Amino acid sequence: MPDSQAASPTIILDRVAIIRGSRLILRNFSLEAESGELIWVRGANGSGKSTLFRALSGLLPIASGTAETRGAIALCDDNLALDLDQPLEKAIGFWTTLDGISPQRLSVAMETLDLGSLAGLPVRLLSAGQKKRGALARLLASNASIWLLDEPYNGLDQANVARLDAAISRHCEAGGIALVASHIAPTVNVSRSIVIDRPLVEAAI
Ligand SMILES: Nc1ncnc2c1ncn2[C@@H]1O[C@H](COP(=O)(O)OP(=O)(O)OP(=O)(O)O)[C@@H](O)[C@H]1O
Repeated sequence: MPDSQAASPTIILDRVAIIRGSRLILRNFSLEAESGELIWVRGANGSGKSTLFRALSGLLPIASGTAETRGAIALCDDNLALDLDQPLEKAIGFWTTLDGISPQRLSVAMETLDLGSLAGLPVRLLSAGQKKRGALARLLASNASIWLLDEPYNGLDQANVARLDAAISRHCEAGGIALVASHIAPTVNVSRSIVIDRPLVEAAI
């Protein structure tokens, strides 16, 4: 986690509202997270977990309230964002090179998720769980001190759930923040959980 602000990453959301299209998805949502915290983000289908993560990543605007974050943010969600025709390591390397991350750091991230033997295989030939591990390796290799993991366990076998959990724990022990949105209880020890409720009124704006 060589993020220059890694010493004290922070998330402070104060009465935030997020609108998608013409729909109010989150309203009056507040959250504070500090260095070392691993937070399980819960909520029914459609409650707004992915929306929250996309807004924190800067992919969606905050309509009202205030959002303050310190530290680089990495998001891993359903969007694979890897070139299907490239060998896995090169496909992830496209992003890590852009971020100035060393090939060695990428190799370590891949080994962490047992991807070494798949490094030369085109992404399109990988299984669903292998692709997911590729996407997670990209996050592990990043400089980010704040990890946003949207359903990270989808498609992972037990051994890889354990590898991912160990990586998340190490990240938080080193002072990072991890938010894990999952319908199943994470097997890793979480600091606390938060529940996202649907807004009382989901009216057209
Ligand atoms: N582009 C969009 N325009 C309007 N509404 C949208 C758009 N994208 C998503 N939504 C709505 O936003 C709401 C929240 O979706 P989101 O994906 O954040 O939920 P979630 O909590 O992650 O759900 P799940 O548990 O099913 O993954 C849903 O009601 C969805 O229909």
